[in-house]
Amino acid sequence: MKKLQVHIRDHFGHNKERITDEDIGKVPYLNLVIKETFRLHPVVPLLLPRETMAHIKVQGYDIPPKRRILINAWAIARDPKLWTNPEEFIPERFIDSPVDYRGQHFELLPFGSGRRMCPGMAMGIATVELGLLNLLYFFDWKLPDGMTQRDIDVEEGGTLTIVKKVPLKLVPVRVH
Ligand code: HEM
Repeated sequence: MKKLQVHIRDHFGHNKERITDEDIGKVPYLNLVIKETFRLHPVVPLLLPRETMAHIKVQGYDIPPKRRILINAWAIARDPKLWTNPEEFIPERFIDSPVDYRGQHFELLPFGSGRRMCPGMAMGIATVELGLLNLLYFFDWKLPDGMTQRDIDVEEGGTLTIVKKVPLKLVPVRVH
């Protein structure tokens, strides 16, 4: 988080009064962090179910018509055959990498792919970016008194969509 804050504050200087939608897309490192977060923590890990309309063969497997298919985007995004050190959070892995989340690279599918992929992708990305830019530019963040980094519970829960099981509590410290 500190590294991202340095990138954001270096880019915008220290006297900016407001961050608006016009500032979206201006901090390349933020885009890398968002991509890596979507890789490790996709919001819809199994995408939306599909159903076969006809008999198909996928990698030698026969799938009859009218069978429900789930795509495990979560597992694909952590597959060691596709990713180096897949369990580690390394935003820099996307530097000079063509892999993007727009449904063309099947190793990274946080918005799905094909005809039923997320129609709200642009709005979703803009909302995440604008929120993070504001939270990280204007505030430093510390843990509540008596809590250490080890006390942060990162377990996830949910069914179709995934959320943090235990909400993260942080104390904002205004810096600008
Ligand atoms: C970061 C934010 C978001 C993420 C990660 C996300 C992710 C997804 C995913 C993975 C799917 C399933 C795609 C598939 O199975 O191929 C989906 C579907 C969908 N999303 Fe999003 N979404 C986000 C924001 C939004 C927003 C802001 C809207 C609307 C304003 C939206 C509307 C929809 C709708 C309507 C579908 C169903 C599309 C269909 O069944 O044809 N999403 N989303």
